[in-house]
Amino acid sequence: MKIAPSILSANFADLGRDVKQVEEAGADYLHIDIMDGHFVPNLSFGLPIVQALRPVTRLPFDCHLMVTDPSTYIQPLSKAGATVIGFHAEATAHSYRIVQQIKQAGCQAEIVLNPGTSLATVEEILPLVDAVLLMTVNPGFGGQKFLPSVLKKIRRLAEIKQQQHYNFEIEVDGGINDQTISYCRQAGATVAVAGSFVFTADPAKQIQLLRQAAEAEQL
Ligand SMILES: O=C(CO)[C@@H](O)[C@H](O)COP(=O)(O)O
Ligand SMILES: [Fe+2]
Repeated sequence: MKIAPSILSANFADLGRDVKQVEEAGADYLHIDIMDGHFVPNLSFGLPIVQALRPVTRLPFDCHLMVTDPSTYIQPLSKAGATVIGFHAEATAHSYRIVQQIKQAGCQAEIVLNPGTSLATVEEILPLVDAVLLMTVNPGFGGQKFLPSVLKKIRRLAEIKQQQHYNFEIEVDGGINDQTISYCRQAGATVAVAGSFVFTADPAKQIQLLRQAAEAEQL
């Protein structure tokens, strides 16, 4: 299972150091939560932070857009060095077009679903996307409690992926710790985002705990 530390819970006064730490600890992606204060009731950071972090690390950037108008962020994010661009299905009536725009910009396309949004909303674009991110908390804040009801949706998505021979990653985001990661892996998730679990203690040790928990179930 791939691990994507979310810098929302990092020390903003020492962001470069925290990013280097998770890279050295073997993280697979850097998860960057971009919020506009409208789509979610919180404001995080935007392009200048993505640009500033690009020279600091070789980690691929998984940019999670929690904004009301994701299409305007695609070109600038691609230029700033984003690898994956994730947008919420709930934010647009034009998810197909946005996936095309992300791919034309040379990035990987990720569709994100809130806990209350059905998989049926994205069925038609599943063949086109590189990742589906299932929120396991309500978006907007770090440090919330994992919602176990989303496990059923992860299982269902993993079934569809297998039946249709799709290739996308199944990513989970919110309340991931060394217990919930194994529930998610067993349900079929392939990428886990973790913010507060990684950054509120020694990041290297926390990433190791996540890996151990995810791999233990595979034996
Ligand atoms: O997208 C979000 C929150 O909206 C996340 O990526 C959080 O940053 C996850 O934080 P934890 O729940 O792991 O503390
Ligand atoms: Fe996120």
